[in-house]
Amino acid sequence: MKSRRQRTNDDDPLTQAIAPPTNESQHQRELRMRAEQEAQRISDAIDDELNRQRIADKRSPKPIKILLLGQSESGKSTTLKNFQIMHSPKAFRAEKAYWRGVIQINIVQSIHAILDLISRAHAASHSIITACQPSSSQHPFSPSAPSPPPSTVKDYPTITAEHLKLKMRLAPLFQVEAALIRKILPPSQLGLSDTAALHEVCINPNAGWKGAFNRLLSSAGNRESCDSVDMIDWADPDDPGVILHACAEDMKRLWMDPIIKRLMEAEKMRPEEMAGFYLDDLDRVTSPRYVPTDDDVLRARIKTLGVSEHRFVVRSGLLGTAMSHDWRVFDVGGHRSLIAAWAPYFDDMNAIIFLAPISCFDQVLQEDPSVNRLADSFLLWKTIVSHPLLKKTDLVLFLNKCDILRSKLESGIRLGDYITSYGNRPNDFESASMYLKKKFAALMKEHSGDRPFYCHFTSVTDMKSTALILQNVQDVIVRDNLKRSALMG
Ligand SMILES: Nc1nc2c(ncn2[C@@H]2O[C@H](COP(=O)(O)OP(=O)(O)OP(=O)(O)O)[C@@H](O)[C@H]2O)c(=O)[nH]1
Ligand SMILES: [Mg+2]
Repeated sequence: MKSRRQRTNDDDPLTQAIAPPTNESQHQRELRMRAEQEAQRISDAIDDELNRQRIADKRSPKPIKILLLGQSESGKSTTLKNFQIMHSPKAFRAEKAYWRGVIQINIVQSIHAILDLISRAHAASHSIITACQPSSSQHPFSPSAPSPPPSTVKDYPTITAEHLKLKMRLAPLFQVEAALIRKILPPSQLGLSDTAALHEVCINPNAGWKGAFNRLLSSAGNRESCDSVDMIDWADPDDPGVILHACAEDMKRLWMDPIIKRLMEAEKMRPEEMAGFYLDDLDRVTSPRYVPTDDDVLRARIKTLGVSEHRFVVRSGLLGTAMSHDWRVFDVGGHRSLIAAWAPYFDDMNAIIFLAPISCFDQVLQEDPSVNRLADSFLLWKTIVSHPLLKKTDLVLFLNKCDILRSKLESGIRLGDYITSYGNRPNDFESASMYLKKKFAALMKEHSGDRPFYCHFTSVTDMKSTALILQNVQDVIVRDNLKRSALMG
């Protein structure tokens, strides 16, 4: 009778599966033994390498960790792009084909927003005409003639047949939009958000979107190249750039049209202040062999859904020595529904760069139109400065989108109309920005005590000025990190 142990081994399907065949010849046995030895050698080498890495990780100094925080569209991912340009420019430029796709979506979405406005204006004027038209049985001047249109109907400039023809000629762009979104989004995200994505494209950085895009790039391209632009098949008739190029003149006509400009003014729609704006560069960005510049990539808009970690080697010239540090920069999504995902990252961060877009004083949150964007930034900042897990973390505040703030104030939009405490102070950039800086500083003092207030006025789409600011921020963080290690050591 078999023992219990023997029975288990003999019946075990794994043992059976890897057991040599019963009718194995001598030659086959030798081959199998050699293959097994080779597999064992490779496995041992991998174990050795992992051990070496584990020991090296223990010996090397701890990486410096930075978390980028702020509401949606505050400029977190754009700040990350600036880090990439400074510390891994080759990798940044290698992704240009993906950004070309994002920029093409951004262009189409700007046009889409203008065409939607035309439809609304046309429908509104149509409803006025219908409301004013007498019914066939009524005399136009009879006392019971319909009343004038309600005052709630907007006084839009007249949309002409020419505008409607333009709208029809631009219809192919919607197919391009859908095709581009399918190209950019990984299949796992498409099913979930197909309709939502058509309004705003989101990306989960952990969902392998660049891989998905890569698969769709021309197979005729040179895959060995490190620059993804080399993988674009410029002769591909299905490339979305072909339709964009074909529609370029009509897009320009739409954007330059004086009636449409008046319509946008009436609706307080200012596309040039919206994320992902390229309509002033249509000739260039729709040209047949368009490759985005670094500036174009900084202006591209795609919403972040998850959390992504990016590694850099940062050299700092502190204390006259050239030091290198391993940096980890974490980019998160700022949409309200994603804020709960921030806290697990608070522990163990050296610094937080908090972005407050101060130009947004006259805007509301997309996810909750009852909340003013600037008020939301104040609230988030208060939460961060008073968070118990962040007591020892360097907090660096970027008062961002200063370029937009300046142009808004210059165009006559008054800060005091939205922030009543600003009162009748001068409506210029210097006064407004200093006032807002003081408000953020006061919140920090009130909720976090005497703690260094590192604050910068930024326009992170401006590569040059951002490089100088980030250099300064890096030095401060490295210095504080050294101080902390000295205290602990
Ligand atoms: N003009 C201007 N545009 C900016 C500035 N900072 C960011 N942007 C643009 O604003 C848009 C949103 O920036 P992102 O960096 O994607 O914002 P985010 O904070 O990562 O947003 P989420 O991923 O939704 O949390 C992009 O199109 C940027 O190019 C700025 O200082 N000036
Ligand atoms: Mg982002």
